[in-house]
Parts: sequence; C-alpha cells; structure tokens
Amino acid sequence: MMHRYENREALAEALAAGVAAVLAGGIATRGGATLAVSGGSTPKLFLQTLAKADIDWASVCVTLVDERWVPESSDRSNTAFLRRHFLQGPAAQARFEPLHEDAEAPEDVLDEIEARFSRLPRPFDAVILGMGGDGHTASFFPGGDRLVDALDPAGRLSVVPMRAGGAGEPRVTLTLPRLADARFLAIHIEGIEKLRALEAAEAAGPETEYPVRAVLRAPREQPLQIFWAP
Ligand SMILES: O=C1O[C@H](COP(=O)(O)O)[C@@H](O)[C@H](O)[C@H]1O
Repeated sequence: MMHRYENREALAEALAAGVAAVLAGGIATRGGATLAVSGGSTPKLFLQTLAKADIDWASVCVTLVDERWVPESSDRSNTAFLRRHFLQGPAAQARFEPLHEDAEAPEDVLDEIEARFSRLPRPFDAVILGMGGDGHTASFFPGGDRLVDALDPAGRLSVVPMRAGGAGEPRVTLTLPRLADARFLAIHIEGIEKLRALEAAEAAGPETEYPVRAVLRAPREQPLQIFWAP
C-alpha cells in the first residue's frame, strides 16, 4: 500500500504515529516490542519524531536492519546516527541491540552477532526499511557477495556480512526472512529519484538487479506499506 505525502514533515508525523501505535500494541499484548530501523540519512526526521512518542520505551528493543562495518566514531556509522537522532529523550530508555562489534571484520564476530539476534523475539513488531537509488535496501546491494544468502526466503540466518561495489565499507545486514515477517513492514523513501527507482523495481525482473524486489515480493499477511514524500 502506497502512502504519498505533500512533504517530509507530514510523512514523518504519520509514520512515527503508525510505528508508535504498533509498538504500544506489542507492549500491551506481549509485554514488549521490537523495532528495526534503517540508517543512512532519510530516516532522520522520522526517528526524531518517533523518539518523542509517549510510549513505554523501556519495554522496547531497538536495532538496525544493517550496519556499515565502521567504529561508532565514524560519521558513516548507522549506530552513531541512531544514538544522535533517535535514542534521545523518551526513546533513550529503549534497549539498543547493536549490529556492530569491535573487530577488524564482521566475520570475526559473526557467530556472536548471530547468537544475539537469534535470541531476539521474532517476528519484529515493526521494520522500517530505506532504499537506495540502486534498489538496495538494508544492505542487500546489487552484486553483493552474500546477496543470495541474504535473500534466501528459506534461510535460517538472522545476519550476514555483505560486500559490494556500491556499499562502500563492508556491511552486516539482517536477512530477508528476518525482516519480511515483521508485523508492520514499511519502506520509507523520499524524492522523485527514489520514486522512479521504486517504480523500476516494481516491474518484472531479477531480484539481483533491484534487491528491494525481494521485499516487494515477499508473501505477507499484512500488506507492505510504502511511505513517500517529494
Ligand atoms: O547505506 C545505507 O543506505 C540505505 C538508504 O539510505 P538513505 O539515506 O538513502 O535512505 C539505508 O536504508 C541503510 O540503512 C544504509 O546502511
């Protein structure tokens, strides 16, 4: 289902209200809620708005859908982005489950990360994905060295490392099965370029060309929600 907004402020308010309601519902029915969000730059206003929601943040576990394999001191760190724009104010009480650990390469600590994420409640209550103009989402990049494993709908892993020409540094990403069964699953994009890229991804073609296709095509009980503003 496509939601179009006149501007980014209206989108941020609507998406934050929707996610806050989903989290509050999870807390009310299961005593807690889990949220996986994206990094990059698009989600900044949405996350700043959500962080102010009046919910029991101490009962919420927050994580990332993917991470660049850089220290938190790097301006490329999605963790640093989240701490700066989301884990502030009321949302600072949330438990944060990081994808990055202090190691040279993700493979050096992958077993530990996988063990931590396999212990998180499943499915996530809410997953908010971004998308690059190349059709990547999370760190499912075209040409990614572990893209097949990441997109395997029957895959049992929660997390895989990823290297790709368009990714910059090595990445770690949650896998498609771990993301696509979320109770509330949304893609949040902004700008006309990304709308055109989404339209291209909605056409027939291989998932390797536009990996976001794997999300668009994943079978779900609740429809995938797409949030767009110019
Ligand atoms: O590298 C990444 O890019 C995507 C898209 O970022 P955006 O700022 O263009 O929306 C992001 O969703 C992902 O988390 C990030 O690691």
